[in-house]
Amino acid sequence: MRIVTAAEMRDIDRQAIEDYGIPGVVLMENAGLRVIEVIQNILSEVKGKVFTILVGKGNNGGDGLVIARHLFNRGALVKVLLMAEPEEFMNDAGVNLTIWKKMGQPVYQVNKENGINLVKVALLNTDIFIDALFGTGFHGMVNEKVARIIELINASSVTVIAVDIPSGLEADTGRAPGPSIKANHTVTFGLPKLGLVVEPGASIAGELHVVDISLPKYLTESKAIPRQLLTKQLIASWFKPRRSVSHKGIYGHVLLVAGSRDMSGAARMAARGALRAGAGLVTLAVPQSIQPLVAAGLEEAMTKGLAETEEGTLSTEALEQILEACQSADVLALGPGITTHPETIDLVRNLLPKLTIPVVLDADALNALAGASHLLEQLQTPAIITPHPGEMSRLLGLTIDEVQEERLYLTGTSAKDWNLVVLLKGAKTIIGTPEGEIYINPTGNPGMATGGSGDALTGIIASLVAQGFSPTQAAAAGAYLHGYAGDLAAQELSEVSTLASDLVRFLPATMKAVLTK
Ligand SMILES: NC(=O)C1=CN([C@@H]2O[C@H](COP(=O)(O)OP(=O)(O)OC[C@H]3O[C@@H](n4cnc5c(N)ncnc54)[C@H](O)[C@@H]3O)[C@@H](O)[C@H]2O)[C@H](O)CC1
Ligand SMILES: [K+]
Repeated sequence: MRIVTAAEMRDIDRQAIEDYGIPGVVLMENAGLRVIEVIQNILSEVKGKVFTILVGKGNNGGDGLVIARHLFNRGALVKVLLMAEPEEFMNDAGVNLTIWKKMGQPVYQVNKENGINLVKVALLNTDIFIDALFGTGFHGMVNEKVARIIELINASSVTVIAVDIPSGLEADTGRAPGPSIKANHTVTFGLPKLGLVVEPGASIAGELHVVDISLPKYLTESKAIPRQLLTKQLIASWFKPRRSVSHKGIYGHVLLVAGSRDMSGAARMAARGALRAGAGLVTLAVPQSIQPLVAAGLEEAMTKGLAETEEGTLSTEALEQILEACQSADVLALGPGITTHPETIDLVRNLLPKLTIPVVLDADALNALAGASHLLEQLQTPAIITPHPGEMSRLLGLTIDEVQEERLYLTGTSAKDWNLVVLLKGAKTIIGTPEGEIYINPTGNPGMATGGSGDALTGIIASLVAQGFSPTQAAAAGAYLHGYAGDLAAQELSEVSTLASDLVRFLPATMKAVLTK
């Protein structure tokens, strides 16, 4: 599903009206009716319930007036709070205000002196509050009065449904420069707006419902929109059914170079992720002294011991061994638990220019490139890097806050600059491609912020590359499946108690859920 900016949405809206001849008032009617459907799913019965609708003078307010009419027709008690003078309502919003008035229904003007008190009173007796104040036309910051109203709504315990986007939130950035309505649900029209799928906007929006308002699919599916939200359908479409006459060679061979004396678990976690994600063969190569340790309990993987330093980390002498092992592998995953021992850093830096198979770089393999990100550009093979914000900050020479502030931009430009797939972890993982596409992953939860979680992801992604996924597909599907497994694990075990090994344990159920229609 494509993700749009406010300008892209406006353009789609304009083309639907001008090029396809769908009247704007029809789109508005559809939008309002879809919100009614969502409300009915939440409440099951609308009749007799009390709704307060905060209505702005733009088209978002127009949607609110359509919603008011249909709720009223279904027997609800509806209070409409206008944030502007009735004369200010133009075009489609004006049409819907006129209809509402002709139905003999009152409006309460909260733009006046007593506005705050009107809102306070309304909140005392409301089952659902509908925010139709600002939509994609909002920019800048709300004024003081609106800010107070928003704070009142947020402080009350009423269920809030935002129309298209919570008022006060910027549609393009997901940031709220001032106060913003905190919604329980957001019903957004046609396509998700960028600000609803990245943080903090995604949390501010609550549960997101993307609804069809009859925009022609030629517009909503346009490849000119370079951003996509990962969906179950998209991920499932990348998996080919397994052939009935199969052998392990078809599903690829992952070579994992990972681990050190103090971090043997990282290597095992990555290997388990690779196995459960379906690779035909997995070879786990580790510093030789820990080979017996990692091999125990990892029956399905092959292991290989590599030359090591006195501290039990990979030494520069492991270079030839790794290159030799690469000859029978389809993909190399490098980094989990390898440490930033100076010799290990040398090994990583010397190895990268010599690689001839696709590579997934994570963790300390990325830390080894702090201040040397030019080595990424010099890679001769397709590559995926999976930094968390800290690793990304070291690669770019920025602070973590600077990275987090510009997650989308930095993921996109880095992928182009380094000519590889960048997967930036964090709440709403972002994947950028060398071709300039962006994918945003909706799955996952804070329970996944636990040691070893990233190692499992590295294994999963490498496994998908081995099975023939393109680097972009492998990174995107890896992020989605990993997050989905985390969500299943958290459902059963709680976010607090979820461990990285649980993510791997829930991968089979994830595969079943995602690959079953
Ligand atoms: N996308 C579609 O296909 C459809 C969208 N609909 C709805 O229309 C809104 C967008 O409507 P628009 O009239 O462009 O803008 P808004 O209603 O969001 O409101 C803008 C309104 O507010 C004023 N304003 C902007 N910033 C501020 C501020 N900081 N402080 C105060 N006032 C501000 C601005 O001047 C305007 O007057 C979209 O979100 C959908 O809900 C259609 O109804 C269906 C088709
Ligand atoms: K809104």
